[in-house]
Amino acid sequence: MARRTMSLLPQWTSRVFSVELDGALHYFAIQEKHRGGEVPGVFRKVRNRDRCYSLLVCSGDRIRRAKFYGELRDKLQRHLSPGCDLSPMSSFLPNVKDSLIKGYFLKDSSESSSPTERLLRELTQHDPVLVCSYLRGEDGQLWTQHLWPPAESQLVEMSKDYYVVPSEAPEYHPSVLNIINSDVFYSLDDAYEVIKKCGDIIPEAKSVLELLPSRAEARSKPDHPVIVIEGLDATGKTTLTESLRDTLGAVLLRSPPQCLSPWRARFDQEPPLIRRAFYALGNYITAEQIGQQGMKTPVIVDRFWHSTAAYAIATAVSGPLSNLPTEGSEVYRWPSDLLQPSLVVLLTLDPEERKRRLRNRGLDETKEEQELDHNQLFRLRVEEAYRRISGPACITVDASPPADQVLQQVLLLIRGKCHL
Ligand SMILES: Nc1ncnc2c1ncn2[C@@H]1O[C@H](COP(=O)(O)OP(=O)(O)OP(=O)(O)O)[C@@H](O)[C@H]1O
Ligand SMILES: Nc1ccn([C@H]2C[C@H](O)[C@@H](COP(=O)(O)O)O2)c(=O)n1
Repeated sequence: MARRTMSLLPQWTSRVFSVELDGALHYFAIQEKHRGGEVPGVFRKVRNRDRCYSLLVCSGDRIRRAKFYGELRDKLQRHLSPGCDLSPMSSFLPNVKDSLIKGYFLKDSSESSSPTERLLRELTQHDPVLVCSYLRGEDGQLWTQHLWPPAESQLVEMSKDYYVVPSEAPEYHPSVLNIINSDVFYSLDDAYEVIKKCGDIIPEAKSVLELLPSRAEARSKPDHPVIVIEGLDATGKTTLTESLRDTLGAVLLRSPPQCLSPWRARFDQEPPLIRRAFYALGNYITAEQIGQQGMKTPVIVDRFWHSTAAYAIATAVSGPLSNLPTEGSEVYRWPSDLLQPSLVVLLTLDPEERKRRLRNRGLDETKEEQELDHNQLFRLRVEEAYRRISGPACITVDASPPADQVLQQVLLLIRGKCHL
């Protein structure tokens, strides 16, 4: 076993590797002895002259790994020759939390191996990336995995061949293993820690931290009801929250709060770890504002923690709804240190009507909202994640009737639940 590999990829031979090809995940494992079996799906369509590599981002602290994962894709896309295909890849210990390591699978069908090898060599010398190559055996059936470049693997005693064999789909989608504290944060301290560590590379992080409430100020529950309105883009949240504010004489707040607006676009460019921590902190700032206003009047909130968690989970996990963490999973639990609203309403809308409203409104969509339009599965995952969040769970309201009817429907719910 290679020393460098062991330190970079702990439990190397117990790991499963997954490659996302044409929207489906293909799994394989490695073993020291070949015990027969089929060729893993990902290698079945590889032609004789194609060369395959895996690139796993597996050293440095988690902020550096998260940043480098995105940079690596950009670098590869910029420099690889035509004829090279890149697919998202990961390696994980089945059902072991926090064991996921992300990377890319590279199939090189270009004429010459030299440009790709030059680029890979440079990466292994300067960047926190572990490269393996895959070789086809003479009978065309067996594939082996080797640490790359070969010269280095000799130096680190990598004498064995690791045979590549198909592996079954694990019980949990690999991305689910790392959701907690990488995509969804369950305490102010955990999100704070990420943004604080970004201070060196993102100067704006310091300004964001300055806006946070002092942790010493533990607030008591607001005297008045706190009603959160959730839903995908253009489901009518702004229209409804403004009407509720006027009808109930309430205060209207938003998450992320207005004071974070100058930095939102900056953090939207960052990888999920940093971007989601930013939105998580936004909820704590809004919670502080709710605590103050809720002592005086009812409070209406346009998006809150349900949005932060639902979008994060639905983005981290690809594919059909069955890939989401199962209902009741700890991933859907409400953070114990975050103010709990009295009522959370989820507005739902038929996708065609939502698109019609988006077109009529004519405003720019965020990148994630564009994704909602193009990717029906993503939209379904976000809505399902909303529904699975508990403590408090959301109550779904059909937002397709005219605005005044939606308002009446929600007022009924509020009167029933919040005694207003
Ligand atoms: N019940 C309704 N029936 C018909 N049109 C509506 C209704 N509610 C809102 N609209 C219209 O749909 C569009 C989107 O509504 P709105 O801006 O309130 O959605 P939103 O959920 O706040 O969107 P975003 O999250 O992007 O801010 C607007 O043009 C609005 O006038
Ligand atoms: N509390 C919040 C509010 C928003 N987000 C993220 C989720 C989407 O990417 C995007 C939607 O916001 P909008 O376009 O409606 O302003 O912002 C979040 O994570 N948490």
